[in-house]
Amino acid sequence: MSSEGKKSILVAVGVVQNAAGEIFVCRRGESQHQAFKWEFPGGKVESGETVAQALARELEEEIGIQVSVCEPLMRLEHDYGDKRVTLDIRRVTAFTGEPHGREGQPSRWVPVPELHHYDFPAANRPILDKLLER
Ligand SMILES: Nc1nc2c([nH]c(=O)n2[C@H]2C[C@H](O)[C@@H](COP(=O)(O)OP(=O)(O)OP(=O)(O)O)O2)c(=O)[nH]1
Ligand SMILES: [Mg+2]
Repeated sequence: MSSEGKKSILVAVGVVQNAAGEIFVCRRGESQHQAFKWEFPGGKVESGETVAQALARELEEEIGIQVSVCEPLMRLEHDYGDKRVTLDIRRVTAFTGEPHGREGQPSRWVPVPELHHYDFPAANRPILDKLLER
């Protein structure tokens, strides 16, 4: 069934980078949309929240870090057919805490040139292109 006319879900996504330039990625669980794909941590923006607030909350919940500095990287829309998402992607350049899969999800630091070895959701293609061009 087409999701045409359906409202897009706004998602705050964090590209968390360490001093070595590696990026922290997690694997989605079996019961989640886009199951088993690798992702940048983040989640839905709740009503009354700004994207920055949602990002801070999601990164605390999912990977146990506190965001100190983030900057917009890009915003994109994608239609999965069953679901339409708007991803607001922020680069997180300063944070406290050590990222880990706080919900038991597999997670790891990956050097940027190796990101393309990971199976990300289709919506992520432009994000990878952008990261790889730097
Ligand atoms: N976090 C994240 N979500 C992504 C990425 N790429 C992508 O298409 N998505 C999609 C998958 C989901 O449909 C949606 C994110 O929702 P989510 O499932 O993470 O939301 P949430 O953390 O609030 O979790 P939940 O409680 O609903 O499981 O955005 C990505 O790189 N990171
Ligand atoms: Mg999430």
